[in-house]
Amino acid sequence: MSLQLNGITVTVRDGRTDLIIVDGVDLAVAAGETVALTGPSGSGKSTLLSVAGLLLRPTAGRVTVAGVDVTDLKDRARTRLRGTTIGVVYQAANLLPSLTARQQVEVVAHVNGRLDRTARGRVVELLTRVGLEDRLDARPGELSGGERQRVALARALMMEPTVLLADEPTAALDPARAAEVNALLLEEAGRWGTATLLVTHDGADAAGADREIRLERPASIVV
Ligand SMILES: Nc1ncnc2c1ncn2[C@@H]1O[C@H](COP(=O)(O)OP(=O)(O)OP(=O)(O)O)[C@@H](O)[C@H]1O
Repeated sequence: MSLQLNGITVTVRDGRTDLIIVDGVDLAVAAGETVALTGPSGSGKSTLLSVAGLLLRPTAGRVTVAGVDVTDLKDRARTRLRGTTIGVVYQAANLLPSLTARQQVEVVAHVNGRLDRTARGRVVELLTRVGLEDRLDARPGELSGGERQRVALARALMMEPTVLLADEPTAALDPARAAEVNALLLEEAGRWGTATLLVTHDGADAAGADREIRLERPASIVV
């Protein structure tokens, strides 16, 4: 399994008590597989994604990425691993306003690897795959919402991530654009053999995934 979460529990301090916001969740995503993570508002989807993305340490449970248990890695090792094996796409594209589409993706290689000829070639290949070959030198202000999300997708796939985490990546788009970007995400992730965990409220997006895992709201048990 490319991504494995075992018995993940997250509690947060609320005044003098601890609230359980994720309660013993098990989840596994294989290479090339897409799993839709659904559930009511507040059921812990984004929190679980932060755990999978190594941004949040769970209170209990283990996280395994590409067969390696990363639960107890030190912060520096987690940051390095995040840059090279985990791609993320959020609801907002979070692009840097002054950089062109090409530069947005090149930055990833620059920070996490090496921006050599091969990397530059891959940037153009990825942006072509997402249909932006004519917009390589456009800045975010010159791109539509859908186009910005495509740049974000290309950026997330730049390091050939083992795991792609997407948190409602199409929520800010109109239905036609949303369907288009979502289809592209599933197609590209499948093509690169990436294990994809997709948080979505959209039944159509969930239906396009290989499997759906639905979280129920924990009973906010006080510890
Ligand atoms: N740091 C925190 N402190 C206190 N409560 C938190 C914290 N982070 C999250 N929560 C609570 O935990 C619950 C789960 O939040 P989370 O954002 O993971 O849910 P979600 O399923 O992604 O919701 P949505 O679909 O609305 O985005 C929510 O009730 C939220 O208010």
